[in-house]
Amino acid sequence: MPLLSVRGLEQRFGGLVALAGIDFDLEPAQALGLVGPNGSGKTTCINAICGLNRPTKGTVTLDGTPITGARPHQLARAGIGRTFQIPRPFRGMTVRDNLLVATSTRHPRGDVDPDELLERLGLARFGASEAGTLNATQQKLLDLARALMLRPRVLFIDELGAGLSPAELHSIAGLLNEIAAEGTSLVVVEHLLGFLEQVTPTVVVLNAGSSIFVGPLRDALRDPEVERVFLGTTSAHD
Ligand SMILES: Nc1ncnc2c1ncn2[C@@H]1O[C@H](COP(=O)(O)OP(=O)(O)OP(=O)(O)O)[C@@H](O)[C@H]1O
Repeated sequence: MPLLSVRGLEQRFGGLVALAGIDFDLEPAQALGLVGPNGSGKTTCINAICGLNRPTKGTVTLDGTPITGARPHQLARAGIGRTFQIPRPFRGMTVRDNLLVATSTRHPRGDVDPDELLERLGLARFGASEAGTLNATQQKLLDLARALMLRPRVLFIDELGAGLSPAELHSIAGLLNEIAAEGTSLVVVEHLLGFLEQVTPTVVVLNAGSSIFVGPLRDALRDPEVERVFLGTTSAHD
């Protein structure tokens, strides 16, 4: 049985079908990329699974238990974590306190040492600084640290790569590989395919709320439909 199973996930906003029935499975410690052009439904998919929006149809199961439509705090306890495209830390609180508020109640998979985590993410020297003083990259790392405080079983990462230097991307790809190797499954929403390739060989490609390809990233890049959607070119099949 897969760790996470998503079937027929649909999200409507009034007349707009933002997700038209998405299916994918995720195994323990597997990393999966979620890619697609702007507005294709990637963040909506994360929001529907992580409890920010209640999906209109479909099911999500974690280890066989239905979690569809559960609230974010229930999902966090169950082991679903996420980061945000635009992190919103508690800016007036210290970086370390931002981690502590992420775990205000003891949770079932055991506590994480905030100082070890800050060290691991290269934020240790900012522990006593106000989070609002961090630059954009550091705020993304803090957001990742906050998610990791909850020892997620599945971690959704929404566009971590944007704005990072090649060296930062390489270092974060290494960190994500370590996190997956330790047993956390990852769903990585990303526009930077070179970065994504360092994290996972497998992608789901979305277009206009539908999944148009599931498989190896290398094959996706050669797929005429994917090429048409990304580059606006006409494929031989049109
Ligand atoms: N809360 C909402 N209310 C109405 N429409 C929404 C809402 N959230 C998303 N949408 C719409 O759903 C569609 C999918 O948006 P979404 O943000 O999921 O795309 P995305 O693939 O994550 O795009 P990007 O790469 O630009 O982040 C878009 O047309 C968007 O305008």
